[in-house]
Amino acid sequence: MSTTEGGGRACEHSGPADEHDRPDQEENGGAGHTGRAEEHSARADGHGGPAGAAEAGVVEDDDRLWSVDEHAEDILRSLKPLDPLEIQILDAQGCVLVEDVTVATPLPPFDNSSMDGYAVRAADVEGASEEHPAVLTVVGDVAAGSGELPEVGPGQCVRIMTGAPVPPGAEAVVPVEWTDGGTGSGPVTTMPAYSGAPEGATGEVRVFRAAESGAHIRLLGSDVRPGQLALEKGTVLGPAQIGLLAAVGRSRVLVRPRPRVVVISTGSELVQPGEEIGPGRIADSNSFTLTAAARDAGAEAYRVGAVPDDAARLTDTIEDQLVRADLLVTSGGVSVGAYDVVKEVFEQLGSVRFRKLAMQPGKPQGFGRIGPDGTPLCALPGNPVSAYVSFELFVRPAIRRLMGLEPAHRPVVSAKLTDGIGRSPAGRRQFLRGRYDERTGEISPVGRSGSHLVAALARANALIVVPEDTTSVEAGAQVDVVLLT
Ligand SMILES: Nc1nc2c(c(=O)[nH]1)N[C@H]1C(S)=C(S)[C@@H](COP(=O)(O)OP(=O)(O)OC[C@H]3O[C@@H](n4cnc5c(N)ncnc54)[C@H](O)[C@@H]3O)O[C@H]1N2
Ligand code: MOO
Repeated sequence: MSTTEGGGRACEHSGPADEHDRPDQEENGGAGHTGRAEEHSARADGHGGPAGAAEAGVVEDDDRLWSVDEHAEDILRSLKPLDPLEIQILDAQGCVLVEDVTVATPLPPFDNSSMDGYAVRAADVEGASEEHPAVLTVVGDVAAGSGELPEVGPGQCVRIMTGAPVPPGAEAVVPVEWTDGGTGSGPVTTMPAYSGAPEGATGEVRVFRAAESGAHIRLLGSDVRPGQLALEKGTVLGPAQIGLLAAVGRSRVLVRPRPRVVVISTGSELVQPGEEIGPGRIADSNSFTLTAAARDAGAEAYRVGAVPDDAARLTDTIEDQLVRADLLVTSGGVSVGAYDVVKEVFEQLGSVRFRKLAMQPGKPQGFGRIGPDGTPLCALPGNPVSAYVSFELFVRPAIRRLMGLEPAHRPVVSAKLTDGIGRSPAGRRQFLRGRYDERTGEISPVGRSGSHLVAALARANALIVVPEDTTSVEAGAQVDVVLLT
């Protein structure tokens, strides 16, 4: 079972992510900090859906319970892949190619040696053996990158290195191990360095084995020829594909770019990691989890950090960040608390639907569009496990959809449960943390179901799915498991 999909790392545009720990401070600039302002304009309508300002003041609380699948579908349906962008090939790792790449120049670009040895005429080494070696005059040296090539005449040879052009007159290469390397004795195992023994490029060499015409020669165009298709549109670019692009001379390529995802956590109780934790305060972990998760999903993610429950500051922060966002992700403030300013702010900035899902954790969710370009926004619950599980189920697929990557969802496998699950809420799909053993196909629950249990979350590599109509599961039963790695 494959456990990975996509997951390429940040591209050169991201550099060190701008981390704005204090969003109200001066350095909390928008796109100006990313150095991507011009690129942004090229992507102005790339928000994965109808462009234009989101209609303000239509935040809706949907009263009925939504299923996990309905909510996920609703998000995916409203997003389309970002417009293509031509970017540097290394930045395109993990991205989907949107052009057919055809070969302009042949590969290899010239006939070259596949071995360190001697370029010879086949007739000169015919019948050669240890008892009756062919004795040839070495008329020069050809290193990889050599421009000037000595001619190989009858009875002559040229010492040649792997990757060096085959000189005119030569028809085959004999590896140095088939020769005396010019030493006058038996077969050698290596070639002396030119710097220490320049005489190796001249004199005589004894060849102990015959070589047929074409032996150890990589012919021009034997890999790909001009006009051939090197990479097909739709290919996901990994290391080998990026290498091929470089080999055929492409420095830039047209792909669906990584979505720029801005992560903002909300809550007046939040402090930065390392800051003193005063009474009632807690370190902001969500913005780190979600930024890392967004990068893991293939996005170019910017962590803005924590914004207090203050409508004006949240509005300022979001308006400031919108310019560099293809997708906004917030955590916190989506429940029913008296200090939850998130809904109030989104009401001013756009159209976001808040709804309750038949799931645990992750019951309260928001999704919609805000700002002048109708930037998509996922408003996740603040409980750390809820935020992460919500990300995996809803935001990761959204990022993959924006990148044109399919399938959008994590792989689900069936696994044997090692320990029973005593109680699961009726009518809600529960996602419990677990450790999946690929070798045995077993899944073991990790920690309990509390939405605040981040230590157990960090030990898990999978989510155990307990369906809506199931309230307990016995040990040994087969369960669906969402693989997180
Ligand atoms: N009366 C009700 N109360 C709650 C309900 C409900 O239906 N009725 N739902 C509960 C569920 S379920 C969840 S999930 C939470 C969601 O609450 P919010 O999205 O409004 O999140 P907060 O209240 O801001 O925070 C909840 C919890 O998580 C901690 N938190 C928040 N942000 C972070 C962060 N960045 N890093 C670390 N920890 C964070 C926060 O301190 C709270 O402990 O509502 C329930 N309540
Ligand atoms: O749904 Mo909340 O996310 O259970 O903790």
